[in-house]
Amino acid sequence: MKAEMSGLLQIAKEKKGLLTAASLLSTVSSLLQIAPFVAVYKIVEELLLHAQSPAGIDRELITYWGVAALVALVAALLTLYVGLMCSHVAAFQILYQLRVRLAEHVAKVPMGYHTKTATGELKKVIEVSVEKIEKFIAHQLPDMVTAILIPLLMIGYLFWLNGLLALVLLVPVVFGLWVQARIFTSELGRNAFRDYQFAVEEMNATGVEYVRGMPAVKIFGIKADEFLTFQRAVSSYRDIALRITALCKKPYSLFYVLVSSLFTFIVPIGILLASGQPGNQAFAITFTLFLIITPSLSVPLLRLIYVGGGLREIIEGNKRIAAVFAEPIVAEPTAPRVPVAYDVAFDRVSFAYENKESKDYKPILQNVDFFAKAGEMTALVGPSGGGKSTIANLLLRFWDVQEGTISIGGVPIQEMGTEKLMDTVSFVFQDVHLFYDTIEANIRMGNTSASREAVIAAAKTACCHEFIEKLPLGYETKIGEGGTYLSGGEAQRLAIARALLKNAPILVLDEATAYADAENEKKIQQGLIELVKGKTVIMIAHRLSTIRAAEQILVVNKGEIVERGTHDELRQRNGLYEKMWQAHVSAATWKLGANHTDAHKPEMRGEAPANASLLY
Ligand SMILES: Nc1ncnc2c1ncn2[C@@H]1O[C@H](COP(=O)(O)OP(=O)(O)OP(=O)(O)O)[C@@H](O)[C@H]1O
Repeated sequence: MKAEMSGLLQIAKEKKGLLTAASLLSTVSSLLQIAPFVAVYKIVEELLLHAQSPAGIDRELITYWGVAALVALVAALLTLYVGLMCSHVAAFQILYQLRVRLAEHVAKVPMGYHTKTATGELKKVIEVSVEKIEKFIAHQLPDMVTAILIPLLMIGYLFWLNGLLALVLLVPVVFGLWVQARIFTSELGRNAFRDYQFAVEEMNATGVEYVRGMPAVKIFGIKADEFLTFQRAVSSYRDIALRITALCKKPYSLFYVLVSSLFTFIVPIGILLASGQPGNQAFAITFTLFLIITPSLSVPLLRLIYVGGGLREIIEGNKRIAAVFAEPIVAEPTAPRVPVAYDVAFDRVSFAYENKESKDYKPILQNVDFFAKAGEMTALVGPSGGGKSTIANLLLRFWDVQEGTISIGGVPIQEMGTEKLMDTVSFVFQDVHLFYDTIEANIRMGNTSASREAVIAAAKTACCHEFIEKLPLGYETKIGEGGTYLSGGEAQRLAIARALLKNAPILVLDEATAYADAENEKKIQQGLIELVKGKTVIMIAHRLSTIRAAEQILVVNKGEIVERGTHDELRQRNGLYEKMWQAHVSAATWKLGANHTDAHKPEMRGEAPANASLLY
């Protein structure tokens, strides 16, 4: 528990000043909330002391205590208000910093962390657990201070007035709290509350998935109750909610009954004590005050349980946040080296993906060895699943290799520092991710300090300026807002504009034109011609026609480079590449009902189709 709390306190330390102010103000407010009871006591005392001769009542004293009670009440509300303001400001600032730091941290952990499961967990941490911290700091922390302090102060004051009567109140309160605390601290209770939190988060996450997957739901006619994951999450939430209810109902009912009926303990005992001393006026006054204060004790005590539940949730959430921060980041060199040349060398690289759950390793690459000369194009081709994308991803240190070295200009990438590496290498993926932001911001991601003119120039070269200008707000149009979405080809061109703006000396292309239609492909190719000029290009090609002119073609099969050379050299070898080329050519010329034995077609004479290579 102590260790769990320390992470939470660590977060709270960030805004020590504001949180101290919030707690102090809550304390002052609690003290001021007791003041009206003292005032009532003083007034009742004065009235009872002069019950036989009302003329002797000190009206000024009564007015004084009346005004004092009013002032205390107003001051209590004011301090509570200012305290809540402080706690809210602190909470939102902590929330902001926490999210930024979480985002910064996860950007630094190796890509191996970002499996589907981890991404889902991370989403839950950022969306749910962090949000709970806000609720805790803004509301529950001040509530907790008042819920603890007010009963303590009240009971302390009652003890000062009459120890015996106060003890009569204290016994059921302590017993009720003990019964409740046992639930929160027992192994059974802890597990149940942890499972409850998981169930709530799971239900939220699968609910969002369900809504997001609405196209598939509609196409395949899946109904809500058939959407198994969501249904399972809802049932599991129901089960755990019922389990918690069963676990808590008896202790909570007992606590509730005890705390709400303190009156029933104090009245008989008070009457019993009063009947033994009929002339004791002082006792009568004290007893009256007990009768006034006792019902007011129940409210903060009942709130304490609600705060206790919140605390349990925040501890659980904090554990998850701590687990994300505990994830090791990519190791950075102490003295980063800067390459002066931009050739890329893979030196006997072997690599296996780690399965995070089973901790097993799945070998993918064996002894991959190649040298990509600066300013030239090296193409990676080969059957699906051979390891081409893995090779490209390793160049960005998305994963670290288990054996061998990857270097740029003779400098191993581990010695370069991530920032420099990212500045040196640009990527254009097949699946472009566009952010929910303006077109301009999406292009500018390539170089955040680029001028507007530079953004437009890059967009023009990548053949996107024309379609951007047609959008309702041009470069200011937000993607995804007001029904503005881009086609796959347009998104590709935007990604090329990004890469153009970044202007990194090494470029990795995961064949950008794979899904484009003829019109789009032509435009994308035009953008690419500008993009690759003078760069070290590593291109993953699915359509061989696009890399015919590459200076070096590497054929990757089952994690190994099985052939290497130029297009002509590889064709002459008559190996895997030649087979792939033949398959490519017949696929490119295949038409429904066509006579595929047509010997007059250029492809059949071993030439590429007319539109094959637009790049070179
Ligand atoms: N993150 C990952 N974790 C575990 N295994 C992976 C991961 N990414 C890829 N693999 C596996 O590594 C192997 C090589 O995949 P890779 O994507 O590098 O091949 P590829 O040659 O680029 O395939 P394609 O041409 O279909 O894109 C595949 O068996 C794939 O399942």
